[in-house]
Amino acid sequence: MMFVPGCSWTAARRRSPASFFQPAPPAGCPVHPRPLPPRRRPRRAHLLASLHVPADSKVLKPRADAPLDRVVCKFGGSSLADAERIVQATKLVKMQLDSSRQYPVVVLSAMGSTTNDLLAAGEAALRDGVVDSTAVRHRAYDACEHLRLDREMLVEPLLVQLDQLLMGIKFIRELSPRTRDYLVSFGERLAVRVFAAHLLYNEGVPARHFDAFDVGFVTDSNFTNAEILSETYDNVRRFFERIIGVQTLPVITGFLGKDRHGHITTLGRGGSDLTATTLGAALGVTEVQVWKDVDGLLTTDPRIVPTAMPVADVAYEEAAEMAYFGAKVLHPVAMQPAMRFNVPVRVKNSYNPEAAGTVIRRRDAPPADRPVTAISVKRHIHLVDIVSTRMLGAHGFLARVFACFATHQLSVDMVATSEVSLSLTLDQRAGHLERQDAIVHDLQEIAQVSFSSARAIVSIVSNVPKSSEILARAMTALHREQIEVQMISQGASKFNISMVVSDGEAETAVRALHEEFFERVPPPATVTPANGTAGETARRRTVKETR
Ligand SMILES: Nc1ncnc2c1ncn2[C@@H]1O[C@H](COP(=O)(O)OP(=O)(O)O)[C@@H](O)[C@H]1O
Ligand SMILES: N[C@@H](CC(=O)OP(=O)(O)O)C(=O)O
Repeated sequence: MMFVPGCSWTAARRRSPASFFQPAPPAGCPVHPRPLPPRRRPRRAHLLASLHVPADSKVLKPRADAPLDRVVCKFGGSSLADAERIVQATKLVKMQLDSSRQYPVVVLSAMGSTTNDLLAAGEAALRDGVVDSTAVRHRAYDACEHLRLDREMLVEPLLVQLDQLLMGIKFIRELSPRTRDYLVSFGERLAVRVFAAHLLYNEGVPARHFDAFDVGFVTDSNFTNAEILSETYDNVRRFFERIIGVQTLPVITGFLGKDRHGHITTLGRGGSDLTATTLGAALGVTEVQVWKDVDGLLTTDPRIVPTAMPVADVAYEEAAEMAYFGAKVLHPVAMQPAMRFNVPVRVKNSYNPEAAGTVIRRRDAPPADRPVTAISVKRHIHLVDIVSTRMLGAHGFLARVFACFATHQLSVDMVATSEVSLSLTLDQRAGHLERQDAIVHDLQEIAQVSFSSARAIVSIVSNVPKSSEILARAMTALHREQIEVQMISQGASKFNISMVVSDGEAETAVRALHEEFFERVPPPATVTPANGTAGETARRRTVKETR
């Protein structure tokens, strides 16, 4: 029996291999060496336990004529908030199966705010000596109860391990980045188990959960923000050829990997998007779908401008700039694998699947119809002004400055230079403040350094061939609101014009720019009006008014 999209799943369910119940096999291993029976079978397992297991079920060979087009479907925390959302997400996966000839590969984040709850539990254990996993436990139990799944078998073993870890943090009084990664990994690991079990037991889809590190995700040891190593691509391809084939619908943890020493790592907050695009690139899928709680990439953060509109078509570079410069909707590095292997990424709304969403893809020419794609904002930035105390033209000044920031492992976002001075921005992450004195000290021989906090970077992700027009309109809009621009930079990528403003004015700046570029109909440039006066023709009308 082959796993073919569009077929009836009843048959698949009847003959579900027993291996669906077992923990994921380690990477590179065709089957789990010694399959362990679960501690307790799920309620429906007695039905399945007596079923015939095909003799060849351990070697999953794709049928020669079976189509091997795959599509990655990634669901973020907001699409998995509770049992109802999980049901909706599994429906979307089934729809994909029924309506196309593409095999879904599901990637999941943790349910709702589980990652934050885990981090809070770790802090409570460390600071107050309190071991309390209630929030995580309740969410997992609730999901199992509503989906009629056996929580003892599915989630309890992980929750017991979680409590043991919290106990360890309490007594050892240590919560290093490595322990933090192990701690938050429980979120994604719980989610895939519940989701796959629901697909298997309630929907009859032969789904099986996998932890990303068992599928082949290897990273460096930069805990909490690890980088995926290139061998991951081959590992993943091999794993899919040997283990997944076309009989299994894989449900894989986002966000996680393991370093070469076997320690669990994470890819940075929001990193499941990167897992999805890496899988998409490794497998050469037709599309990576990223399911969120908004109708696509919007013209700006909807929490600042509730009327922000979805953008239909975005270039990889634009999406990357948006993410890097604050749009929380995508992981900043997630576009890299998609861009490299030219895999389109579609951002869709799991609460409103009919909406077309946003397609992110390679685009050679800028769209003629819009000068600006989106406005993003990155809050809580430090502005650093560095004025050379040496003679004009002293060589090696910039090199010394950047070497100093590299030594202190500070990553610079924006830079603007003149002959004798340099301004740059740093995000206000933990640790930056402590390093200020060291930087002032290290550079004192060649420069005066001053730090200003509470700044924000407002970025116009744009069609830069029209940058003069964009800048003129942006400055006029900000001037109208009496917002002072403290630094400005047009990135080398030419997809972004960024400005530093005071953090307190950031939202007003975003609203002003959004209104200028998305809510106003621009006055016609030089046309003499046939009817009425030039003033009337040029009168600004909002899009809302004209709808
Ligand atoms: N330009 C933008 N377009 C769309 N969403 C944005 C944008 N900027 C910020 N957001 C926020 O990103 C959220 C979705 O990202 P996230 O919460 O990480 O999704 P998930 O957890 O489902 O992966 C939206 O709810 C929205 O509030
Ligand atoms: N759960 C992780 C990873 C992730 O990607 O989450 P989301 O897709 O919900 O942004 C986090 O909260 O950071």
